[in-house]
Amino acid sequence: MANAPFELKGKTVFVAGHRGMVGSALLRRLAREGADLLTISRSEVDLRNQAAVDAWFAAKRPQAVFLAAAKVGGIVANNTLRAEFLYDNLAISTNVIQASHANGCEKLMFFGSSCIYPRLASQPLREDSMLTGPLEPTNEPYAIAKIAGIKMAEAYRSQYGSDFISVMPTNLYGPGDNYHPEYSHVVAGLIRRFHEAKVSGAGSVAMWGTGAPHREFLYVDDLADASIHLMKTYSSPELVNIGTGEDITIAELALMVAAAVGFRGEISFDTSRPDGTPRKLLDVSRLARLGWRAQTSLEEGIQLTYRAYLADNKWTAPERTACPDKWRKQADPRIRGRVSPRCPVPRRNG
Ligand SMILES: NC(=O)C1=CN([C@@H]2O[C@H](COP(=O)(O)OP(=O)(O)OC[C@H]3O[C@@H](n4cnc5c(N)ncnc54)[C@H](OP(=O)(O)O)[C@@H]3O)[C@@H](O)[C@H]2O)C=CC1
Ligand SMILES: C[C@H]1O[C@H](OP(=O)(O)OP(=O)(O)OC[C@H]2O[C@@H](n3cnc4c(=O)[nH]c(N)nc43)[C@H](O)[C@@H]2O)[C@@H](O)[C@@H](O)C1=O
Repeated sequence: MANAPFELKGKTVFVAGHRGMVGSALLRRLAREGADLLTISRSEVDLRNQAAVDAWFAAKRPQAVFLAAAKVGGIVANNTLRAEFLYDNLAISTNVIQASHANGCEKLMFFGSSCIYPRLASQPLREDSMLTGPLEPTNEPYAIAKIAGIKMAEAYRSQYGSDFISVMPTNLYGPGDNYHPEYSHVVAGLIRRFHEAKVSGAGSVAMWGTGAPHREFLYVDDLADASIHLMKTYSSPELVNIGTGEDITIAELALMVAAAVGFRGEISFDTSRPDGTPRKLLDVSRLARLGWRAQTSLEEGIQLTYRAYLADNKWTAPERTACPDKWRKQADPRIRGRVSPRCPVPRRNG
């Protein structure tokens, strides 16, 4: 596995998806690197639009690209918006990887996900277990699109010698997460429900599934740090898992989140909701050999995330939580990109 130092200092670096949880953490971390940072909003360039992406790349010619733009969500979003998860993610990866190649990009990092590994692959999940068995059905469209992105990066490397690398983050959480009531990931979903129950005085909160699945969680600023480390030091077609190497059950996670939020009521389980894959723990030995390990404990990360949630007016404004569910879904800026004109409850900000 070759190591090739790649200097970010003085380079034009494009962070695709800079308004997202990962993209904004990358921007925070890249601020220390002395790079010339490039970003674009979706309203300027929709990354699914090949002509728009080609024109933007031809004009800006970034020297390095972090491809962190994607259609992302938790288990219910993945299982419901199956067409969007497949189409958007295939289109974004195809357009950005091809335009990077065509416009002389020196290095690109593609963000995959731990869900690309087979549902019942042996644990911890090694990088070479990709494509050795059936995928978890609830996220198959997303995983197929991510595998296509990985294979594109690999093919451009082998055919054209492009220095395109792929990393597989485990389940992430942290500032800038999506707190949508249905479409968020578990940490954000539980923070929101426990917080709203604490504020309203509700006696119990229902979690989804049985609470038995195991998951590994990485704080997003650690992910950003690992990504910059690998961008600067790693150059090889093999995937690199990024995680902590430790997992817990969802029931244990719920107790930790409830404690951080200060919710003291009952926790119940809504088993009509899916559990998803039974266990998803990454083998992080390759990452460790490459000289990186996670720094933020789960307890600390959850506290930092809850603090960021409280500070983020977008999710905690009273008008927002008063908005009935059926409108709230439509009004969600992360799903629709704008406030539905039909929502009867005004919001303070967008
Ligand atoms: N969150 C997690 O637990 C995990 C995430 N990952 C991967 O990390 C990467 C980042 O995820 P995360 O930050 O959590 O996701 P977010 O949903 O927080 O951010 C995604 C970003 O992509 C942008 N985007 C989506 N579609 C388009 C489009 N058509 N055109 C332009 N921009 C678009 C969004 O723009 P806008 O702000 O306008 O919506 C947003 O900035 C993804 O590749 C994801 O697959 C991997 C493993 C776990
Ligand atoms: C990052 C990853 O994210 C998704 O996979 P997932 O690991 O299943 O992620 P999740 O965070 O949604 O759920 C984790 C577990 O938690 C349980 N759970 C309990 N209560 C809530 C809850 O309130 N919300 C959510 N979302 N889950 C809950 C839930 O039933 C499940 O057992 C994929 O889309 C996949 O594509 C992907 O890449």
